[in-house]
Amino acid sequence: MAEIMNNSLILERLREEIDSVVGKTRLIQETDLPNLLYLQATVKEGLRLHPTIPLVLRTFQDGCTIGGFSIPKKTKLVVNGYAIMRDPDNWEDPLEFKPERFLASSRSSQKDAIKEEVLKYLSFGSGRRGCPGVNLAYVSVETAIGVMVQCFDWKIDGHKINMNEVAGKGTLSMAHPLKCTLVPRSVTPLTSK
Ligand code: HEM
Repeated sequence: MAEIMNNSLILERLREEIDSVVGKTRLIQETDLPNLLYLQATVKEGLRLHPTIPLVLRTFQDGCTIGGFSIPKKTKLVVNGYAIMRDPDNWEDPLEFKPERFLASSRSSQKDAIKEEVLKYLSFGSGRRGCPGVNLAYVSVETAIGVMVQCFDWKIDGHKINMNEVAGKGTLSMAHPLKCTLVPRSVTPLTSK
């Protein structure tokens, strides 16, 4: 939400999409999500730039050699997903919040999309121990963000929200928790039908 509030053009584009897909008389529902591609891309971009779990851990069950290095059995490996998802070799303008990078139109092929999921998009980890809750997570976060964008304007103190982060025990959060005032966009509450 903080990235959306910092980027008024993104907020505007999200509202245009929601208004055209959902209309102005009812709330977003889970069944709308497949048609809200820009909302999906925005949530994905938020989790790229600010992954809740920035490091993914693995333990080698057997010893092996990788790139000439001998790795003993039971070695712990820490994969820095945060750094990989901000690496300029992997992403164009890596520090910019650009949801459109995840729209199919900006990818050269479906093959790129698959490669992206497996190798450089690590918000939900990867491989057989990757997050099994990924689909539920997307549905929940997209619905929550979509409804907040649909129903409220957001007032903040100052011009921009400070996006500095702080590491907790395995998770990442805002160093300065988001403070904002919600202003309902419509006097008529939207229904869920
Ligand atoms: C935005 C929400 C979420 C984020 C960012 C997230 C992220 C992650 C990450 C990065 C991992 C480590 C994956 C790896 O080591 O490769 C993980 C593991 C896991 N997540 Fe999630 N997760 C989310 C929501 C959920 C939900 C909704 C559930 C269940 C309903 C869930 C259940 C799990 C479980 C059980 C594991 C351990 C998997 C294993 O070790 O085999 N997560 N998650």
